[in-house]
Amino acid sequence: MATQLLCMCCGAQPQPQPQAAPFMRFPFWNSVHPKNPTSVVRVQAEAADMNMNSIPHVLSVAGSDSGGGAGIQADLKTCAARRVYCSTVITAVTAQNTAGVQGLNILPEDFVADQLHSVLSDMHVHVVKTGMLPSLNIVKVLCQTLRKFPIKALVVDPVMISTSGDVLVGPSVLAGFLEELLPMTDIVTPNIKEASVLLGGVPLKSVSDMRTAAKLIHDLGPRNVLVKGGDLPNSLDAIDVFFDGEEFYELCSPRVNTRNSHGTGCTLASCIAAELAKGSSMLSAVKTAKHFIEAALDYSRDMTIGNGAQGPFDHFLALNINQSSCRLNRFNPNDLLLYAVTDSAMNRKWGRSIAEAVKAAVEGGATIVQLREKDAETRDFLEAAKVCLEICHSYGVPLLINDRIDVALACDADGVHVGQSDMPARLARTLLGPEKIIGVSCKTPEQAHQAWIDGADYIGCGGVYPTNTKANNRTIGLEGLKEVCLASTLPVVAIGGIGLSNAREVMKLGAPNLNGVAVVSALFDRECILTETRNLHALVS
Ligand SMILES: Nc1ncnc2c1ncn2[C@@H]1O[C@H](COP(=O)(O)OP(=O)(O)O)[C@@H](O)[C@H]1O
Ligand SMILES: Cc1ncc(COP(=O)(O)O)c(N)n1
Ligand SMILES: [Mg+2]
Repeated sequence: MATQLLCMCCGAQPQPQPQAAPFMRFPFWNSVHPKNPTSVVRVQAEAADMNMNSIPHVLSVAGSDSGGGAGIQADLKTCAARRVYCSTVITAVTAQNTAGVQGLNILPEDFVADQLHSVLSDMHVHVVKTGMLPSLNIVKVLCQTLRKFPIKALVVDPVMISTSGDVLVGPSVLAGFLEELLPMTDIVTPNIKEASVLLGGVPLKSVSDMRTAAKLIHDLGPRNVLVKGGDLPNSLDAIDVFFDGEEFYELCSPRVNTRNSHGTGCTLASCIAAELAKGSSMLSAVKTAKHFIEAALDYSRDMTIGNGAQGPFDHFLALNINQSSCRLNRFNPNDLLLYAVTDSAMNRKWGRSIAEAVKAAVEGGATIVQLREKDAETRDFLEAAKVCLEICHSYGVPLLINDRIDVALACDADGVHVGQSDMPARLARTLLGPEKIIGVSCKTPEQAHQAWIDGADYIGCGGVYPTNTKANNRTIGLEGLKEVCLASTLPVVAIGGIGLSNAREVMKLGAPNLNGVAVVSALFDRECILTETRNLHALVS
């Protein structure tokens, strides 16, 4: 069995990784685990999920944390931050703060059953995520109910002991985990103490122990195991071990030096659940969740809430970075529908000025324009940009500048579009302020996630088809586009070799977050830009 090392801090992709198929075709739909021959009614969920209007929905079955850092409260915040709907079934109410757990009240299992039934009989839940399951009868009631309702996936965070060291779930529940719950679980996410309890008390002291534990826990029935190393002593990095039954992956991120790590386990599991609900593959969901934790801890490292040893952290980092609540010209994702990108060489070839080309495109129905002038003199570019801005604004169309933040600032354009090797989006946001539009070119779910963290407004994803417009540009195809769309929190515009012959095929992909197509040659390397834009507009509308 091979191990894949994934560095979460620099995003390096050390080895070609076997990309798991998108979630709806993820092996567990069909796979039969030796301990789990029938379990949850999943296949019906696939058909139900074809309804594109259904909002990704996670049901959190967990305890309440009065301090708001962990449990149900963390799950609600995580799902909201990941833009997924979250319903809740409360299993226990804790009196808890940053110093620890002062009191615990377990709800009667009948009332847990009532809550489960209320939600599952009415709403289309995609993924169930469990946290604190404080009694054997509650575990049993949960398993019985899950057998009746189709869901896509079951994420189990086997909460037992809080970070503060308080026991939240007693040993009597273990039998329910081993006999019923784990065999129907798609991913279980124990920390090192919980992994040890699940395995009868063997202590875990190293990453190598975590790997052994992941394999042994997999033998208990869950299809995937993530052993979390947040509490691994003497480790400079926060290393989690993921095992899918075949491969081990070590997910490694720098350990953030902060007291604010209360609720990391709950957040990680509900972020995995949220990404699965959106349709991510399991590995991709786990990687996104790990990134999310790292970014949130880093962002909140100096926050002070409460006087105890373990503080909560801020799940809405992106909102704050974007300051989107106070943005004046909020970006409208519908503007991405027909995105025209100019090209100086094409304009030269057809003997047109940039302004003439842009005017024809907006008259024809382009909904946003990007000036991509790689070889123009700065002063000429600036003058042309000012003229184009007037033209675009007279049609109510936003104008973005490719790469050149200085030019965008100088002409007060609506924003910029940056590539992976241009100015980082986070710096562009700092330079441009909260009101400007920022787009980032992305080829992978990881890049899309980073763009969101950095405060971008949309991503451009491609090359979808081979293109001559950009040298050495890897083609990712419709499959690659779909994978990024599924993982993206931001709206997406597809780019690369798109024109009249294939634009409909791209839009028909129906991928979530896909808002339009970006076009270069199919508009600007043509005799009549106006006609081509009109025809393409008719095709994508
Ligand atoms: N200080 C930290 N810096 C970065 N990541 C952390 C830190 N503490 C925990 N994590 C990460 O948070 C997630 C939850 O881990 P852990 O704290 O071990 O679980 P639990 O909260 O259930 O005890 C894991 O992905 C872990 O690697
Ligand atoms: C209600 C509830 N659920 C779960 C946890 C675990 O969270 P953590 O391990 O971060 O303390 C908790 N403290 N309280
Ligand atoms: Mg923790």
